[in-house]
Amino acid sequence: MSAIKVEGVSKVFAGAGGQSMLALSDVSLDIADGEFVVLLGPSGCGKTTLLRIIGQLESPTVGRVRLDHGDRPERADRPLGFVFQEATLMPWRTTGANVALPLEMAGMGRRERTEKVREMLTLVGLPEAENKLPHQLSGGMRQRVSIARALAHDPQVLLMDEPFGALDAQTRDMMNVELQRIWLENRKTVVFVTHSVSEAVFLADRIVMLGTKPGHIHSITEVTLPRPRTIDMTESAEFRHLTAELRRQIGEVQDTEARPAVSA
Ligand SMILES: Nc1ncnc2c1ncn2[C@@H]1O[C@H](COP(=O)(O)OP(=O)(O)OP(=O)(O)O)[C@@H](O)[C@H]1O
Repeated sequence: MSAIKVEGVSKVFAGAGGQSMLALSDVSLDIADGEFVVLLGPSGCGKTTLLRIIGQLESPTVGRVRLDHGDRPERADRPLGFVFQEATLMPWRTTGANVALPLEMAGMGRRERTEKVREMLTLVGLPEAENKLPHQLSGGMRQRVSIARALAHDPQVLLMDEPFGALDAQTRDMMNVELQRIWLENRKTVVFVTHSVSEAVFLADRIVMLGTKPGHIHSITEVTLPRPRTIDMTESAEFRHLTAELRRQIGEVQDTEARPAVSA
């Protein structure tokens, strides 16, 4: 069953001086329920724009996105969870109170909320952090809290825009392992934007490579490495082969001549 259907999406932005700019051209993509899809590609190819359109933070100029709730119509009320590069936690609220915020806004009662917050903090490996303030946590811990907050209301789809882009390499590796574990435990549909080829191969079921000028789908690569994947596996021949091929493709799309703009 597909959870997300992107159908013929194009996006035109109004640029400086009244000129319009075609950021995405005719993008169609089916994402299966429970699938982990990574959007990869050079800077400016439209990864964030596509993610924001899937997340209904931006509307397409042409085309549409459909979220399919399948046999769980209750999901229509809470379809999406977001994690961005910055954790965007409220500095004056404790970790627990940050995770509880969307639940409070949804009108969940105090006892149920407390239980849910503990469950989520345990899921992300931070059961001890409930009463800490964000500034008392490391960058990686803050991102775990923002993942807990995004998952607290049990969204159907988790949208992640370079969530580990601001972390050091070692913490990032650890967070990739953690995210995989969390995903294997609750099997949300995930759409994840990154610049990092190795992060993409480590996490993805499928990697959607976007090309530039204008943004379009260049290729889709299935990653069949067994799960759970480990950091050791990044040294394997298959992992290296895949990352080399994807890096070659990024070079290819960067070199592509500008195609004529399509009128939308
Ligand atoms: N709100 C906006 N108004 C005008 N142009 C925009 C807007 N948002 C994005 N763009 C342009 O659309 C194109 C795609 O941007 P987008 O941020 O989606 O790319 P990206 O692949 O995520 O880039 P990066 O990897 O550098 O974050 C870029 O040329 C960008 O300048």
